[in-house]
Amino acid sequence: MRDITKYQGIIPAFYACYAEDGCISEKRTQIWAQYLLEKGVKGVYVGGSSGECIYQSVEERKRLLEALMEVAKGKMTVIAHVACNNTKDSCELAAHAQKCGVDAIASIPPIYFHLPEHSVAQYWNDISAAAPDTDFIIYNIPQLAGTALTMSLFHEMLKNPRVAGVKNSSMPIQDIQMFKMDGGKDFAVFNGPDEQLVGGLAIGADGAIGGTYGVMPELYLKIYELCKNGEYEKARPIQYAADEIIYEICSCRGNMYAVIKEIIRRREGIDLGDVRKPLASVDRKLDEAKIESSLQKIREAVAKFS
Ligand SMILES: CC(=O)N[C@@H]([C@@H](O)[C@H](O)[C@H](O)CO)[C@@H](O)CC(=O)C(=O)O
Repeated sequence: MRDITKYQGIIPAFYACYAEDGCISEKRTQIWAQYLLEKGVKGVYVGGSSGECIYQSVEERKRLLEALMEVAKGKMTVIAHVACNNTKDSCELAAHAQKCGVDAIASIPPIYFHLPEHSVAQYWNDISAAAPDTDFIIYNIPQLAGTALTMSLFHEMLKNPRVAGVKNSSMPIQDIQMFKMDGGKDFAVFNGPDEQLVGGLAIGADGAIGGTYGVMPELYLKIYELCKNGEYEKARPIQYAADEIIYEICSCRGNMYAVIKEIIRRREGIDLGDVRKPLASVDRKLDEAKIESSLQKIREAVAKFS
């Protein structure tokens, strides 16, 4: 039996940390990892959507993971997303992640070409084979990847004993139940949409990985604690508060991650740099009121609920 306790909890999707010149910043990566560690999160999900992985080179992603591991190794669960949209580079990152000592690697399906399921399975199994002593987590995010984790593809992947879980970012909460039912007792399913954390946990998610956890970790940690105690009624208003903030952040002209980084800068005095183009930076005029309003809402919600 696999021990999945390391996956049970709140796992922020780690933001890409850049220096002023837009290059990867190891120093800021470590400051951010230390901050999350001190907040008490279960782990971090590195190099995913929030990590802006598709805008980074293989070398940059390696450097970022190495810097993070200096802080996180042995102290929190590290899941490294290694997909690169071609098998060779993904395998290189998978092998590197295993060498760094991560708890698991994860991968989206190949994007752009809509490949048949046998090709997607081959891609994932090749990546997994490059990290033979490491758990493999399937990242199901059909609205961005363009390919969904169907049950037939899921069953094919379950033949690989290293497949330990699904990070489920599809919108139907029912998908979590389907993967839980067929994945078995020692199989971890992570809730993906932050707006549905309470629902995802209620239907059986073991843990949760989210792009907005970093900007208001206290709220999600509280939701997780309450839900695990069966106190869903108490968790619901916190979810509503978080959702209102997410909607506001997402309605800015700047990209969600740019806005989040700006809020973190103001709330915690931690500078994670900007986002990479083509993601839009914060619009200093148009976004200002919403940024201040979201910041205020976060402060109030944290004071009220945590
Ligand atoms: C479609 C999407 O980006 N989903 C996000 C959510 O956390 C999302 O940002 C959040 O629910 C706000 O909409 C995550 O599932 C992505 C994620 O965790 C990651 O890899 O960074």
